[in-house]
Amino acid sequence: MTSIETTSTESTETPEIVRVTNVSKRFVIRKDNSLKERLVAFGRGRQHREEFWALKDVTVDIQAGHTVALIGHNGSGKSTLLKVIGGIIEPSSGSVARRGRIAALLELGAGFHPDLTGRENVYLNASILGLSREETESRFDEILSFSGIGDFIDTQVKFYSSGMYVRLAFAVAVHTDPDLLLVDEVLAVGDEAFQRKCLDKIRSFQEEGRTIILVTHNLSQVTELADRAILLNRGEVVYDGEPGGAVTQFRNILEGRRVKEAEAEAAVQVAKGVDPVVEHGRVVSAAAWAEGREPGEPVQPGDDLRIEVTLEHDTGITDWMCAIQIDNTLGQPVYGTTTTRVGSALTPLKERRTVAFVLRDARFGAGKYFVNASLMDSAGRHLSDMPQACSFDAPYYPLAVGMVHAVPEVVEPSA
Ligand SMILES: Nc1ncnc2c1ncn2[C@@H]1O[C@H](COP(=O)(O)OP(=O)(O)OP(=O)(O)O)[C@@H](O)[C@H]1O
Repeated sequence: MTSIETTSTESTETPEIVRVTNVSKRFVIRKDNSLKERLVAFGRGRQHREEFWALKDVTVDIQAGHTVALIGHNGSGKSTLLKVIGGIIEPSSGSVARRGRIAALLELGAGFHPDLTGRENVYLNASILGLSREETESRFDEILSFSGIGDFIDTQVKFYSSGMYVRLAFAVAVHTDPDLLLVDEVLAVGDEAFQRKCLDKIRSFQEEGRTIILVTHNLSQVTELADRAILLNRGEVVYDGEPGGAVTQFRNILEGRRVKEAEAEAAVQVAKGVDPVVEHGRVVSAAAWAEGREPGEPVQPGDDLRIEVTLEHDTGITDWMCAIQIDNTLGQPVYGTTTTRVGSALTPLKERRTVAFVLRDARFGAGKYFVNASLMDSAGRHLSDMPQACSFDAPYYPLAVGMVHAVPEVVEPSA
């Protein structure tokens, strides 16, 4: 059983709107075997079914007025938990209690009938969410204008693009006066302008004291929007509390998985008889840490970041350089340099040795960063690259977001 880290973010007086107690959810998966296996099994009543626990003993209480993000890698159980909270699926064991009016935006198109027009679906959907015909009528213009789908409102929704679907579904959901809004990743299919509009609406919901639970893979959204984050890993809650901490822990889990996957890929290459090292030279390893701190400790703004790259060359090379590039979690390069740029005079590389870069006064924005290391010849040809050779974390900073750390202030404009 994985240990659960819990940090309390809410005042004890706020009433609970959702109480999930010891919930587990089992799915039965039918395994598609080969035709031969299926024929052999046929008639003997043997079924190729496997049990799968999408949620394992999940206990979560959510207080009214909070915005909670559910995060975790693909298949960790986020959508299942959201559906259990919304009452769309029943847990296999445990209980769920909820209060107030719920509006849920779960799967794309759920709640819409494909053969009905947008207009008809608005009335149908709103009535499912608890609005009378008169209430829907009085809000219809607002719903239509929020959705921005214009004349398409009288087209059957089966002809809608996925973005149009989400626009209308979100517009209906937020105009039904919900106490609890459940939002799955669907918002990501809307264009940027609509996503901004949705985020603004979510913010006004927050100001009105409504409760929001959202599933997202956008980790900057987690720290920007939510006041609590729940991290799921293989159906279990492994962190429940402050969003910055949840994101850091999640990135560590992702990094662990990446390393395992890279090792498995390398093993396949070796089994195939492919020698991954084509050249005589190679990057052996790299490490990054803040000087004066322990390796693995977050790199604080203003620290001197030390990056050591170990390289080797079997036959010896006279003109060579070592390059480092730092990427964010989206793979965007944020920093790069080489020993040549720095003007470092290097003696020939023969056998193994370590090059140490120190980035003085480093100021990275909150998040995880990966260091790619390369061994290059004097012509700039890459002899060996080690992508994501090591990583480091910059700590959560409540006053700002982004890849750069700077202390913000709001001052009086100069006259
Ligand atoms: N109806 C179902 N029948 C069988 N298995 C299911 C069903 N719904 C979900 N699962 C399985 O349960 C696990 C958790 O799925 P879930 O959709 O909750 O994950 P998730 O964290 O939301 O993933 P993603 O980030 O990919 O959306 C997955 O392995 C999925 O295959």
